[in-house]
Amino acid sequence: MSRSLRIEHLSVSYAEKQILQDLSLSISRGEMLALLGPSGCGKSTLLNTLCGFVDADQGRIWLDDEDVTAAGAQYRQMVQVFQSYALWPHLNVFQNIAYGLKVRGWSSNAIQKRVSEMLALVNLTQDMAKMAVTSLSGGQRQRVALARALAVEPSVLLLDEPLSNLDAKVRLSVRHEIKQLQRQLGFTSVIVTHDREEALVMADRIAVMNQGKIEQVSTPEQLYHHPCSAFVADFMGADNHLELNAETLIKVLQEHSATVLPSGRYAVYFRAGSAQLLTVNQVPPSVGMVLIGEVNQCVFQGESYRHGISTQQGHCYVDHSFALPEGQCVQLFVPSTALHLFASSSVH
Ligand SMILES: Nc1ncnc2c1ncn2[C@@H]1O[C@H](COP(=O)(O)OP(=O)(O)OP(=O)(O)O)[C@@H](O)[C@H]1O
Repeated sequence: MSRSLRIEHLSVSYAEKQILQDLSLSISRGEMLALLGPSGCGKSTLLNTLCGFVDADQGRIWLDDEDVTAAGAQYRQMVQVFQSYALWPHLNVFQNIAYGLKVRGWSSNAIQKRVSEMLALVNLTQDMAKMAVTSLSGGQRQRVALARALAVEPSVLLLDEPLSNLDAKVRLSVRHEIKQLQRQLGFTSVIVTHDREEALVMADRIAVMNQGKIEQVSTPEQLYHHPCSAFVADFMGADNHLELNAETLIKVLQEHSATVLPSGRYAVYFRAGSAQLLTVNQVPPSVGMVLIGEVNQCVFQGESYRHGISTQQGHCYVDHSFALPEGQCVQLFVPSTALHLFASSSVH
């Protein structure tokens, strides 16, 4: 049965190397939380510590109001789904899904019924039960792995990059299927991913990790529009980054948005898709940052054309609905709502 999960001041190290540092996080019952962060920041270590494969040096792990920090993996009833599926190659689909139920001593009739329900749940036909898992496609194997995990009604489902081995098209459909299942069944889950779009689509909240710590945990919308640090802005895909001193920044910001800025350097982040290209004399539609520049590159990317713009303050990319010729002078405008500004001391 799904339970809530609370992590308090968790620290984990391998030998002398500290991996997780004083990490705290709460996940409500029925919530899906994505752990997003660069390679090596400790995402898998956190999952392994939660399910009891790795010991914590310090801190507490709670399932509802029960402290399970010292409890064995079997007692916690968290189940992991791996990138590599981790199916038993010598067992068929039915036997794989039934595995955990058998271990828990279910009767063969109950197992039969449960496996049949699980096959339907993950969109596999009943005749697939007898197939060897080695004869299945990647998407089908991951569905079997998911069915095997959900069959035992885990307290928390831990998904470690479950879609990474699937091709792009299958990945898109399976991510929606998992989200739909999670809404339908209301299971608590933590999903590890490198892919920010996947995190945005699937998660109720996203925790961005950096070097063993949580940088920000918020809803997808909040994280996307209001990153709390340069690291998060960069990681959430703000394509453009300029380093400006306060004096230059005040000059390029229009007067309404130019509040008093303490001196020093600032990191300015914005997305190519939220900036606009205006003709040199055009009045900007709202308050924001205006840079004067020249088009030095234009590439077609489907929905729009991405333009490389060289400005005195640095090189930027801006998406525009039609192609502008190289050499054209333009105003690059970014509405203040789409600008993310950080004092450079917060830049990693
Ligand atoms: N069993 C282990 N023994 C020693 N060091 C380990 C072990 N497992 C992981 N590490 C180290 O711990 C750090 C965090 O690894 P972890 O796999 O948790 O990161 P991650 O964020 O999941 O990375 P990735 O996205 O590449 O899977 C890395 O420096 C890794 O080399």
